[in-house]
Amino acid sequence: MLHIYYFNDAYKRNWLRLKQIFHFSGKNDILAGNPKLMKQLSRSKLKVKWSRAVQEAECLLSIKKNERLTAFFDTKFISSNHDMKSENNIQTERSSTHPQTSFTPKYMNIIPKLQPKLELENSNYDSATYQENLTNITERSSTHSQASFSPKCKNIIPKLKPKLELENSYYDSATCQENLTKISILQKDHPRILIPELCKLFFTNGWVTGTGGGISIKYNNQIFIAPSGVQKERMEPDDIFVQDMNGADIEVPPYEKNLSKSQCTPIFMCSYIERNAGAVIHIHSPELVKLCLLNPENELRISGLEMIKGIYNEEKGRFYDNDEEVIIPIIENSKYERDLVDTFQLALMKYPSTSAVVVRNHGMYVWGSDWKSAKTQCECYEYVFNIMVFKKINNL
Ligand SMILES: CSC[C@@H](O)[C@@H](O)C(=O)COP(=O)(O)O
Ligand SMILES: [Zn+2]
Repeated sequence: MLHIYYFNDAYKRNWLRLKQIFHFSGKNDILAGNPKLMKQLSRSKLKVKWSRAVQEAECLLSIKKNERLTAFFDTKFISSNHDMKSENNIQTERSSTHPQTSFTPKYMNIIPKLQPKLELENSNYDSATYQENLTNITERSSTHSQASFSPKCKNIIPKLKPKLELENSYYDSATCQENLTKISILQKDHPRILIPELCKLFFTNGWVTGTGGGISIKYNNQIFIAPSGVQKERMEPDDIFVQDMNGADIEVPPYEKNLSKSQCTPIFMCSYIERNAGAVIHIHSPELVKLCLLNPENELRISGLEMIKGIYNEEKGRFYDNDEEVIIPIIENSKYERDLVDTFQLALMKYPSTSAVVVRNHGMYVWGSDWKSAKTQCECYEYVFNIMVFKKINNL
């Protein structure tokens, strides 16, 4: 089925349905059935777009439906190395404080990349479908502005394609809604669902307030990373960046969301590479900052607490016993997150048992074999830090 739409404003938000052609059999047939069409497409840019769309439709007509879907998803959504957006145009809340220079060579390739421009020219949604999807996509999206939300589920659906059996047209709003429902039911452990959910939880713990902190999860050998400088408790599934282990982008958020990858990416990658982590969490725990003030040493030593049993000894490959001592390295803070990489790496070498590195007056990076392990350990660390602060201030 081919739909023909016109848009009547510069931002392409108000679509006017001109005609639906259910049996597309080539450009000439459309022109014969719509003699005024070319005249109506008066603006030359529009004509070029129309010709491109019809050309693509003719091309798609020659291949089978399933192959067509595969081809579409492979070419449209697995975006990498598209046009790069000017760094100066990226306007996250703190972008101006994150120049991307001087970096440890080993991790050079994992400096957060600027968001590639996605090709949004031939979106085939009309305003009704658009509105419907907007309402249906998630509960959270209801407060999100339309302008920054398009093109809806496009970036999520491709990843879920094998499970969701996207046999029907992806343009169809009912199908779209159905798929999104399936995402939440079948894929609740998918990083696109998990990262926003966990960040919401971490926000309530006071760990990711003021846009600080973040999380990254490895899934099917792909690295999912939260965006930078955003309200971490309000993230949406399509806000997440996906890259490979070499730092090459696999999927990025919709262009108009104007997001950039977390500045913590180099540290996340260091944990994946050096410690074979399955997930890494960065928290700005006030309790930990207090403890750093009370403890000027370059390591934290914890013993005599039951919750130690939830902390993993990476060297021994097992959890600590409650009669053992846990030693966590403290590294000094730096102006930019990426400048922590060298000292972070040294700490990993010096402390082979540790599953966390504390950054003084800043927070902590904790990793685990998967997100559950990283989260559990964060909770155990936070618990013991709280007790240690109590002990220190009461001279116990
Ligand atoms: C409150 S700003 C904190 C940031 O500079 C940084 O420390 C941080 O934790 C989050 O970085 P982000 O790029 O938002 O993922
Ligand atoms: Zn931080």
